Amino acid sequence: MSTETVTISKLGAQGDGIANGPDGPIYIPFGLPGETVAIARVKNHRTIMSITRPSPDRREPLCRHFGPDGVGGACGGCSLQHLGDDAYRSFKRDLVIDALKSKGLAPAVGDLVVAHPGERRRVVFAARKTEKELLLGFNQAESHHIVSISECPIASAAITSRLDAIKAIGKAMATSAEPFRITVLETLSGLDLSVEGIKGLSDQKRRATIETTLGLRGIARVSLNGEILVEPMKPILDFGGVQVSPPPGSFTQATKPAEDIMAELVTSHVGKAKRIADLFAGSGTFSLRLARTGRVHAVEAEDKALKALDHAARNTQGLKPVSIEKRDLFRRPLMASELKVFDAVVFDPPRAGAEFQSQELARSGVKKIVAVSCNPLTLARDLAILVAGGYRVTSVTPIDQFLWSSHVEVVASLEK
Ligand SMILES: C[S@@+](CC[C@H](N)C(=O)[O-])C[C@H]1O[C@@H](n2cnc3c(N)ncnc32)[C@H](O)[C@@H]1O
Repeated sequence: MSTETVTISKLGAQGDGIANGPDGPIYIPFGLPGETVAIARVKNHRTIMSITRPSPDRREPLCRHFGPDGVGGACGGCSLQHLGDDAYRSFKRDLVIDALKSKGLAPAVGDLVVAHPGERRRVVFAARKTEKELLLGFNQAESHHIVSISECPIASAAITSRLDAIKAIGKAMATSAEPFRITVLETLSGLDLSVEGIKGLSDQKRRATIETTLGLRGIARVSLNGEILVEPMKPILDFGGVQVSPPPGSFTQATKPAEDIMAELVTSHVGKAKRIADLFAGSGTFSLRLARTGRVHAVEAEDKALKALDHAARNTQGLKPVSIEKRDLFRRPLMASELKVFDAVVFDPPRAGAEFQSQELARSGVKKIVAVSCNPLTLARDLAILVAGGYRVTSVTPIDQFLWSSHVEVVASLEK
């Protein structure tokens, strides 16, 4: 182990402090710009030993598990709890501005729509069985070590108040000391637990899981690798007044407030469009809201998500017709000739973005586009393609959905 004293010059895109070293940038987790810190170096990892000059933007973290000296280790769930609100908001907004600038774009970027503690309704926990108990929490950054948590200020009360129940189910299922994942989604009918990473459940373990779940309150469903093991209540989500039962482990926006704001931005830009394509539609977060005013064609690769969307559309009064199409939009984007029938297109791809789809949209005559993204870098690339094709970016709104992480959502509206 070696030690040195450095001054941090800026925050990196992952939320680490960065100091300029003789051999290039030094990344210092939990360090803030302007701070002078003594750091210890073990292999490639730096740990702050003491802060000689703290930043005025530094504040006390809310959670006992946060930071290099967090209880149980440095929980990797959050990276920015130590940063004051104003600096935190600028950091997230700047991630979007800088990504756009890197592609030669400089549209006006709105203020960050802020997130609050207790809003997260979907949390992916790391879990592992030990001789005594089930560890349930988050991996330490860049490590397999699980920091077992007793509190989590970002997660909803429905989740944090049932940590013991989630542990009991994980313990009933665990077959070995191998780590696995439990995605917990708060739904209107209870928690939906999707477990991944456990291979092959014996009949005895299956029975134990079912019995344990049925003996607990507030658990709607438990599934393993997409297969439903027990479902005391059908999990239900509300997409703007339309009730949907999502398939196990399917994509859901991580907070309800962020989902509502994204949906509001999407529907208001689409306006009175009569024919709308919703690409990367999931279980219908946007499609089912858009169908209140226009005919919607929902395109998505996941069969089960599309079926949930279709079922909800067919069983809700007052919606315009919704058609569905299972399609891999990375390999087979909707071609410019297919896009002719639409007045508006919404696309909300995974982190990789929608490069080929953007190329086809750029060649199309679609009047209004809304791009929703969880990755400013791929969004900037896709917007640059659209702008080169004659589109004008009319608004860009950064939205915080992953509080105290370095992730930011963006909704961008375009017109031709
Ligand atoms: C960020 S999610 C958005 C889902 C939905 N718009 C929502 O807000 O709930 C991205 C969606 O793209 C889907 N997807 C991933 N790869 C795809 C592909 N190659 N073609 C079509 N859909 C894909 C995923 O299944 C997921 O539902």
